Amino acid sequence: MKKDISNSEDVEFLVNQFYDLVVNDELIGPFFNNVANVNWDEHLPHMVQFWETVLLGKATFEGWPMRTHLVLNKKASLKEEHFERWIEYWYKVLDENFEGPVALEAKNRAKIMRDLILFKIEQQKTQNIIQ
Ligand code: HEM
Repeated sequence: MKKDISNSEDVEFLVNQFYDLVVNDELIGPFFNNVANVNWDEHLPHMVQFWETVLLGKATFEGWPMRTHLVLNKKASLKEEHFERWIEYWYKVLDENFEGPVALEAKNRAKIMRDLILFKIEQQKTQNIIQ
């Protein structure tokens, strides 16, 4: 039986495995490598902070994820297929390594975020807003 996500080391492992897949993916890797020019030394710890805030109640994350993706979408159109690929990798790494209520919550929260961002992207088209 696999363990559930229960501490910052688990989240760090999850995030590192996940972005290893993302960065090498032909469809979504370019958003990180070419469009946003992500500094991975900063982005990875930042994402660990996000997920430990969401999943472990740590409150270490400071950021504005909705705005970040809307700004990104202005530079290169973010589509449903990009989110599907993102979710596919997220599920893959979760399923291969963890099981339990927190791992399930990680899946659900990603899907909620996907739906919210896609909704805002649609709104952005008609209202020409960033956030
Ligand atoms: C649906 C699930 C997703 C979740 C939960 C998620 C979560 C996040 C979070 C929390 C951040 C940090 C935001 C901040 O600092 O305020 C971020 C940044 C980023 N996300 Fe996402 N994201 C998702 C989907 C995607 C997709 C589909 C793409 C592109 C294909 C993407 C590309 C990026 C990039 C490039 C950044 C960094 C931007 C920068 O540093 O300038 N994300 N994401």
